[in-house]
Amino acid sequence: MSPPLLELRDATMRFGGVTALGDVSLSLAAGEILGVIGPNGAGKTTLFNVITGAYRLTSGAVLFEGRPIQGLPPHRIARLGLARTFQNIRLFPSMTVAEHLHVAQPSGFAASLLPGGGDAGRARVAAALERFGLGPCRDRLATTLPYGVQRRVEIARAWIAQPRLLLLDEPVAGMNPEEAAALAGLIRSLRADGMAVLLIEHDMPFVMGLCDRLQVLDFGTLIASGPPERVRQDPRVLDAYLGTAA
Ligand SMILES: Nc1ncnc2c1ncn2[C@@H]1O[C@H](COP(=O)(O)OP(=O)(O)OP(=O)(O)O)[C@@H](O)[C@H]1O
Repeated sequence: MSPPLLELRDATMRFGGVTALGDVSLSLAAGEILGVIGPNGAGKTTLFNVITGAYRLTSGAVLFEGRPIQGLPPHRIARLGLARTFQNIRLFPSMTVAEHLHVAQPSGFAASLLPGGGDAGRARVAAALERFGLGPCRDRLATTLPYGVQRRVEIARAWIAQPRLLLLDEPVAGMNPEEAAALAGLIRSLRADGMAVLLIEHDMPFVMGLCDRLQVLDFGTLIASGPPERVRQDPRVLDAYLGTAA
């Protein structure tokens, strides 16, 4: 049997006296949408940072397709087939939407922007613009666009690297309900292509409607996991949220 696409085994991340993640174990299969939820400070972003190599685990293991990746630098992990977006949008003020997509391709800037080269790259940029509804703003400076569109640019930029696992940190933050519904449809289409998605999100209707499974973190510990309908009724989850919702 093939190993899970992503697996964490007893992953622990400490910052001085703070245990941001304590013995977290989880796995994700190819083509699955897994949501990570939890109150502020629960360890969600830390989880992304240990998976992508921004942080080095204090103990435990992260495996991608069965291969340990903890300790590898972020660019090597990315090359294995992981791409992410960030909670705070990170776009370049001097670059257009299309330029963000050109430079994010595995083959790099030169392949698709230089005259006479990179037809395949240019086709992929065109496909990304079409798929993510960015065609009309392809030549606009990305940071001048509405917030919800900037989020889509970020996701398209991650997608164009053709990852097998896409990590999305609060993808619908700042989006209105229509934009969020459209993004949910897009993410489902990525799953249909076989791409796995791991997402952090505070928007409960979005998460509940989209994810195949949820993992709930509270104070760095997994307190529940399973299908959304089951997790939403779990007394520990209700406690964690009601305790911080005031
Ligand atoms: N680089 C760091 N140095 C020290 N402490 C950190 C660092 N990164 C995270 N922490 C701590 O780890 C804990 C988990 O933080 P994290 O940002 O992962 O939570 P989160 O669930 O993503 O929160 P939010 O929903 O507010 O984004 C917090 O107590 C935070 O202060």
